Amino acid sequence: MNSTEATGAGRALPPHTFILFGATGDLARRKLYPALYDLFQDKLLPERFAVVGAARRSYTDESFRDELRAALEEFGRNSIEPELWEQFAKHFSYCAVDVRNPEEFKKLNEQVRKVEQAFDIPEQRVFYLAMAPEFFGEVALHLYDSKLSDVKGWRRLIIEKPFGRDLSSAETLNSQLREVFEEEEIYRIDHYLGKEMVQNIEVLRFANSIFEPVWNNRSIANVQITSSETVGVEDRASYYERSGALRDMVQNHMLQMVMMIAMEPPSRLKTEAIRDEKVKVLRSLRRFSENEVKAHVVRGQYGEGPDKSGKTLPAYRNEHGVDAASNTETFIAARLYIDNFRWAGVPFYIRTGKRMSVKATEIVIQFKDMPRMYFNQEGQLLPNLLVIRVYPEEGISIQLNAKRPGTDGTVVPVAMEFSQEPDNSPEAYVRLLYDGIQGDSTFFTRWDEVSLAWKFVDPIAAAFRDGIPPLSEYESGSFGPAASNELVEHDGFVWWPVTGQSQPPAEQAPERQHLPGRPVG
Ligand SMILES: NC(=O)C1=CN([C@@H]2O[C@H](COP(=O)(O)OP(=O)(O)OC[C@H]3O[C@@H](n4cnc5c(N)ncnc54)[C@H](OP(=O)(O)O)[C@@H]3O)[C@@H](O)[C@H]2O)C=CC1
Ligand SMILES: O=C1O[C@H](COP(=O)(O)O)[C@@H](O)[C@H](O)[C@H]1O
Repeated sequence: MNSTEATGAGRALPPHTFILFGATGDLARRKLYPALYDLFQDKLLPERFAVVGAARRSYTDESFRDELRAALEEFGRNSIEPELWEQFAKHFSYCAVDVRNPEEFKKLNEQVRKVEQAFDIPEQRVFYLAMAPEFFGEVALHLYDSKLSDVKGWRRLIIEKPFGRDLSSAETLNSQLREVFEEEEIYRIDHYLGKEMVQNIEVLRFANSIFEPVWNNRSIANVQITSSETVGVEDRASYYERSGALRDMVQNHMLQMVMMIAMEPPSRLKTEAIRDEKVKVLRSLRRFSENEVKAHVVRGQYGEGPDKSGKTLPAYRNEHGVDAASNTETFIAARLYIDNFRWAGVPFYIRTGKRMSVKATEIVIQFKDMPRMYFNQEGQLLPNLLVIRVYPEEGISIQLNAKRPGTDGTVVPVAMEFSQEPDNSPEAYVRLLYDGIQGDSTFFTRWDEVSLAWKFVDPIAAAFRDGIPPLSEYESGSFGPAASNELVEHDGFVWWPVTGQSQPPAEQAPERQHLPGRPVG
């Protein structure tokens, strides 16, 4: 693959030192090193750059580079070219730091200055916190005290999710960070915003004149956003037990996709103008009382179920590290309302869960039915759908109705299909690192987005604590509890099948044909 083409970015990044806290962790190995290597291979990293890895483990520069290489071999998308590897690896060094010990930041400061001299890098520093959020505030403080954050050039702080576990903890964390960094210097990662098709929503909507006239409650019947996973909790029980699907997926990724679909056209395609419009969506998002949570939210937890080979997968409550009486939700479906002029009355259905039958992220926009006077085929006339496939097979399809060739006058659904070339999109982290290092925060989360998202989520979390709505068990390998279907069917709709793959024309997909559109009346 020619990944420069794929990254879609042409300009090399400015000289900088990338100080990576959590350099020995899973995220660094799985995502960040492969992304840095892709950028290097694409000649998007400048000559004058250095990465200083920081964590407690006692690595030498050499053994750190060995780990780096192993991570690239295991998780990288591209094969490692020996010559390129030599050039890449020499930019990496390691400093053993326990972030709870302020003294150790002095050592890190010396190391950073040393590499800045060696590579002739101006004081332009990116601090990336790939470690547990409980450390974020402390790290910021020690960066200040040690003068590491005191630079003549620019500095940026990139932080991972989760950003707090409710509004109050998020506010505390934000004020800790803001004691050292300006809002413009803080880059809060939501990796869904780095996904090609999520970024493409903006282009689809604002570069095509056919959509804007119908992008509203006069033409759209409902919006369905699904992010389903096949994996269970894996080895993250200690985090997930306190988080659940609501905090893990809804507060961030699902709401980000809602915002991208629902936002008004920004005054300019500039960072703050785009973020302003996204924030307005959250301001219009209806906040639920406990009774409304009961009516609009479904929560589930996976039970046992067969895997592909027929072996029984354990129920969530039997997973390692999970409380045997846990009430943590591993699935959520909800009916959201955006109470503004454009969207009043249009339900936005979202659902996300672990241990479901497919790994897929899809957005389906269902248009309103035509009057049935011409082609009333006893409920067989399907609605027009716009399907945005975010994962795995990135693409867009539009479902239309057309005449079946011949004389019987039958109307059949057909799909117009655009598929992104496989493997031609950069990993979300490649794009996000590129944007973050160059100081483009469009696809990062601004503080007011985070705080409004928590204001929406907190009352739902409170209702969950009161046992509202009841937690429904669903079988591993299914598509969530029956209550999720009932939520949508109550309004006369169905969840459209989600596969994450380009669909054959609907004519050849009979399971789609018997699905009703919105019933008349
Ligand atoms: N893993 C993933 O795919 C994803 C992770 N995230 C987020 O990224 C962050 C990191 O996650 P992940 O990499 O999985 O976590 P890991 O537990 O794998 O890594 C944690 C890192 O922090 C270091 N660390 C722990 N304590 C200290 C300390 N006192 N001083 C210095 N370093 C310390 C560890 O190194 P050492 O033990 O050597 O000190 C290790 O490098 C979290 O916020 C997580 O939510 C977000 C999305 C996906
Ligand atoms: O942030 C998270 O996202 C992943 C799902 O991301 P995807 O890119 O694979 O769709 C999820 O598994 C994880 O629990 C959550 O923390």
